[in-house]
Amino acid sequence: MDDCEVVSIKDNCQDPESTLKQVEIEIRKVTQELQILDGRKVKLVARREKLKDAIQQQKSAKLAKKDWDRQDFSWSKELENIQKTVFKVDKLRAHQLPTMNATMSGVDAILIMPTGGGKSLCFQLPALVSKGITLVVTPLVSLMEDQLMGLRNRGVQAAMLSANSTRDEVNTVHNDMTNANSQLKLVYVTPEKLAKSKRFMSKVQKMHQMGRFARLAIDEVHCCSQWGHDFRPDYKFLGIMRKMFPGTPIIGLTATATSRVIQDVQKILNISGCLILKASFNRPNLFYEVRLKPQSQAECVTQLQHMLEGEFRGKSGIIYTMTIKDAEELVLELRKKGLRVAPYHAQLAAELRSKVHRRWVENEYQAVVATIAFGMGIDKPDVRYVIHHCISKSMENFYQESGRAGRDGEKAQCIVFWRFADLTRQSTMVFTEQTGLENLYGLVSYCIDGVRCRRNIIADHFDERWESSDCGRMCDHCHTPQEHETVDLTTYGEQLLMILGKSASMDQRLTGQKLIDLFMGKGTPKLRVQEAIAKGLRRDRAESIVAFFLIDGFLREDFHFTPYNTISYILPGPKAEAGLAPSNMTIGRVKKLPELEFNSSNECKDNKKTNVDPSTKKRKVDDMLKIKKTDKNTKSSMPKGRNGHLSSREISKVKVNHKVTNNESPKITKTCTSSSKSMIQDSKCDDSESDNDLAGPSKRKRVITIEDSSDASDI
Ligand SMILES: Nc1ncnc2c1ncn2[C@@H]1O[C@H](COP(=O)(O)OP(=O)(O)OP(=O)(O)O)[C@@H](O)[C@H]1O
Repeated sequence: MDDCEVVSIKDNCQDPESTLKQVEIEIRKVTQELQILDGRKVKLVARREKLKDAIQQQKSAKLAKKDWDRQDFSWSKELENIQKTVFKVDKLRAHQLPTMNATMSGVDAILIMPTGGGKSLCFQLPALVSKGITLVVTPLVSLMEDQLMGLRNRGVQAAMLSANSTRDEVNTVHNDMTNANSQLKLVYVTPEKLAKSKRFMSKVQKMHQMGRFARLAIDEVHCCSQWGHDFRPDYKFLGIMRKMFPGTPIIGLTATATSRVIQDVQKILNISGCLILKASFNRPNLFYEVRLKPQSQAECVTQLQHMLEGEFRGKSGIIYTMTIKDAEELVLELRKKGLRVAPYHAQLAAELRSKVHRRWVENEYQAVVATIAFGMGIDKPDVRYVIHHCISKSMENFYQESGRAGRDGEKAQCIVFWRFADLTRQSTMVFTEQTGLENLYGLVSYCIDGVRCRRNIIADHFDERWESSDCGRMCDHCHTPQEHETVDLTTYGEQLLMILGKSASMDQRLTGQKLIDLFMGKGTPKLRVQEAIAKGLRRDRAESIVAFFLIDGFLREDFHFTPYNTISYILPGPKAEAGLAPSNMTIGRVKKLPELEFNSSNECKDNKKTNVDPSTKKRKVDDMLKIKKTDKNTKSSMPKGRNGHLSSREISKVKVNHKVTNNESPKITKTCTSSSKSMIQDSKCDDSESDNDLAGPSKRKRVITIEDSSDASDI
């Protein structure tokens, strides 16, 4: 389109209306063309980004091909000497030497290694070989303290700076940083300190000018990325370090391995194309297992009691809960049963936390009942079990939390208690995070999967390929192989849509629990739909099906704020809205939990008789398999399309019905502003605080009911 065409529409003074119409037609044409161009631009920009990423990945791949395992670098002898004399480590583990050689060569690198793999040594050892100071950014003060204690015990000069450092401490560290004769080797700082203290940054600059800035090590480097599970805004500041301190190598360390996070981290730190070293995430000594969580709290406590007195008797473990309140209540209940457990969460006073930690390390407590505050820096080698009383918020979280088991390489169990109610408890906490629901659903699909090797599911998540043999029968599914069965869920999908349609027509919203109640023929009678009762379906199966539908997009969660909390309601998902049938679900035919055979120790055998939970007993196949098989002749009183199921039009009737009523009640969907986000977090504090040590100081304090009773002597 050029100017001539625009001016070619001559103003017709006699008939301005017809000219106006012509002009409007032209505007529409121009708008359409602009839209087409915009679309092309968007595609080109995306392509440009992909190509840039590919170029950077090629650079990384080229770097990775170098022989970093060599032992003939100028520093190799000294490195080995310090490794053996100072750190008393005989043999380096896979990826440790390449990482050290790369950073000693001045190459930027990211090391991805599972929890407990030995990442810290990869910057601590080079720090002692290099001239000058290694600056270490660590997100938690407790982590710094642990590392500092370890280093000082080995006679290494290291210091830390945090918001709690005294003026004298700060001055001493600052002086050492710029004193050519100082023996200080490592300085630990929080990202906040780096981002907020101009004085400190000016010292770092001076240190750099003096040639004393040996390297920047960034622990938990995934905290840079919003795609990661622990995003910390202050980590973004680290993006300027590469430009400000050219020639100083950066080394990032993390146990989070998704390629999206790693690529994002490289971009944020301006080290795209750096060397990426990734150790395998397979922890062969961990036995992965999912158990059905009992419905009532009392039953759940009894089950835990059986486990702690039975299969885990005399063994050390961790029980992760979702909230502080859960941890406190569970400790009270378990103590009533005579178990030696203690709570650990971010709202306990620091001294009390250390006390609990110490007593657990010394095996005075058999288990710590903890929120995720009990995490980074926990280095007890003989943790034999990690039980998730509630599902974690992502696969990454689960992997890291469960990874605290078996650090000594001996067998340990990682058990998740799964129940649908916990899905919506978690989803209302995470839905405002950028990928919160996606991450949560990833873990839910691990829990509800009826047949796949659990290790395989974890491997998929971390972009790794593990053969079934890599599992070595070390998960519940591989331990007790099951017959696979593919189940057509179309009828169940139709039934759930009918229930949702009816409640919507009565202006009622349904939570997941209410929907499942109605699906089971229970709940408010006026909302029941006789034809939509899933006869013969076990409740836990129904829960799995509804969870599966959420992951599959056949249903979706819709979040509403009240002054006190956030509620998740269930609605038809995009798939149902589009009139599509749900995917098929694969289930296992025999579910036999492996605890009795796995534990070969005498303790467990002794407890076999008394401690077998009814839900773990082998059931008859018929009893187990209540989900209907695909049956073309299945009769239903529901309106059916030619294929025996609801036609798209019929599904959309339900859908339309639903939509109309929905419009009447304004809903708040997943997208929310930062102010609404803070509102949710505040409102949540009242009844179910999520605990996160990384969450910063804005959290409200509340009365800790069992603060005093964490003394082991009172049980
Ligand atoms: N090559 C090695 N041989 C023996 N022990 C090692 C070796 N490397 C590290 N370790 C030990 O392994 C334990 C875990 O190391 P480290 O704390 O560095 O792991 P990490 O990967 O940083 O774990 P996290 O992700 O939990 O912080 C430590 O006790 C450490 O001393």
